[in-house]
Amino acid sequence: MSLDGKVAVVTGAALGIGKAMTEILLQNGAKVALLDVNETAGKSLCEALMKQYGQEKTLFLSCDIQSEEQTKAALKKTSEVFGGIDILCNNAGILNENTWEKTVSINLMGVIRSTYLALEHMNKLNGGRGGVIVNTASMAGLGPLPSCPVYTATKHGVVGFTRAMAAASSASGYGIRVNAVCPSFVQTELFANILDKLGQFSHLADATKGMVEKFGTLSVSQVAECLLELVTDETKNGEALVVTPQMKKYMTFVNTIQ
Ligand SMILES: NC(=O)C1=CN([C@@H]2O[C@H](COP(=O)(O)OP(=O)(O)OC[C@H]3O[C@@H](n4cnc5c(N)ncnc54)[C@H](O)[C@@H]3O)[C@@H](O)[C@H]2O)C=CC1
Ligand SMILES: CCCCCC(=O)CC\C=C/C=C/C=C/[C@@H](O)[C@@H](O)CCCC(=O)O
Repeated sequence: MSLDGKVAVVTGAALGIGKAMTEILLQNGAKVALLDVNETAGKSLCEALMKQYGQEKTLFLSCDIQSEEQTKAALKKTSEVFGGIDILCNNAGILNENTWEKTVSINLMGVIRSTYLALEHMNKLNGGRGGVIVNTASMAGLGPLPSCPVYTATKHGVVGFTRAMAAASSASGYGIRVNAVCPSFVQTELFANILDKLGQFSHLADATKGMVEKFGTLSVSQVAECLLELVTDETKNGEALVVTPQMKKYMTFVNTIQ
């Protein structure tokens, strides 16, 4: 799939992985709506990207994906300004075992909310153009991170939601592919601050550091390259693409109930 003329929405676009996703989408010809709760960082990035790619290519919308109203309004504005939505990157997320309800609210409920609201614009059965949704899960969506059980649960939920939505879309004729990218550790603000976010599991910080040493850390650009692959390869639907500094592979899921 060529990105020329396509319209993408990136949640959590202001920093980290979302910023890199935004940049690679713009580099490949897409228009991008940047959604983020951090207005200062979002507006600053959008202004810089407008200078680099043109005013007509980017739009920043202040949006907390925990809010149905804000998310609905941001997607509506994106469609009004750019003429539709072809790509949704559900990237916004936090890690904080101290505020685990908020972690669930953003990481899982926010992904579900953004997906369902975007379907109203993307679904071919609703007059949409179809397209692709990529959810930023994590390797913690495929196996446990003992120091952050709730974060792990949210990412497992994102992987399961991705696979089920992909199957539902295919069976229903929505014309929308749904995939997940599952990075190991990535050099971002979220990663830099994890030691303060482990709550009752802070005593497991050293074990987590050991896993960081084992898996290594990715750059945000490496994750953005995976996004581009999942967006442009139209054969990919229901996939979980795992990426570490050492390898990149599509997960094989075994249906144990057989
Ligand atoms: N950094 C890492 O090691 C890894 C991160 N991930 C996932 O990647 C995604 C992005 O994380 P990073 O770039 O590392 O974090 P980050 O903290 O650098 O950036 C996250 C962005 O999301 C925004 N955001 C947070 N809550 C929001 C909300 N309710 N509504 C809208 N925007 C919101 C923040 O303002 C920020 O701009 C997250 O889903 C995270 O779980 C996955 C694997 C590894
Ligand atoms: C605690 C920091 C989280 C930062 C945000 C992330 O999502 C990073 C996730 C990175 C790696 C997750 C690895 C999970 C590994 C488990 O699935 C399991 O394979 C580990 C087995 C034990 C080991 O290999 O050390």
